[in-house]
Amino acid sequence: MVVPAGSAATAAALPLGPLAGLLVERLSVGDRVAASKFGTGAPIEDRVREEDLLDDVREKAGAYGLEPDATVAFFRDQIAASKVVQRGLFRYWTAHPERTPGTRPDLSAIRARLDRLTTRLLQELGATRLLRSLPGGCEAELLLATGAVSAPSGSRGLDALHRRALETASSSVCVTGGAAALPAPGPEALTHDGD
Ligand SMILES: C=C(O[C@@H]1C=C(C(=O)O)C=C[C@H]1O)C(=O)O
Repeated sequence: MVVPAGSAATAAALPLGPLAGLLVERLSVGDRVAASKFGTGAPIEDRVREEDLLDDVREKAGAYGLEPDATVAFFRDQIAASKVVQRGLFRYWTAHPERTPGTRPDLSAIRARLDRLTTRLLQELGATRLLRSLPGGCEAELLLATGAVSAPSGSRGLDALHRRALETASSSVCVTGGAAALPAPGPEALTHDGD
């Protein structure tokens, strides 16, 4: 299948376009996180911050019509994707010190921005939950949306590092089989031996 190259404008018109746009926005905040930590000795990974974020989304999921475990899995991917970006940039800046950003952004301001993005992501996950549980349909829409937001012609053309991170960030957007998004079957759905 050939997925046509798109653009940020095309992405906005696709059902999963706004969600894909938020994934890319969060990845670009990862660049700022990396710039705030690089050369300071601060570790890329902060497990306490991660667990706080995951506890928070687990608690809030229901209010957005979302299944808690699937929501935690989605945000785990966002965290993993941010670390892909940060590790890639650390390697790049170590090899090319002249490319190191000239200013060091403030990590607490960046984290406040990430917290606002969490709310927008929860809203968008809630708004797309039925589509995301459509077997086959979700994967096709996701390909179109991620293709559109990564297209080099778009305003958000992504480099190889960010495209790889976007794959990580997208891996549990589709809730395959619908099991995690739909109510569990009632007893009448169970088959009994000997019936
Ligand atoms: C973004 C940061 O770096 C890592 C990634 C996180 C995230 O994506 O939310 C959280 C904690 C860190 O493990 C951070 O330290 O805030």
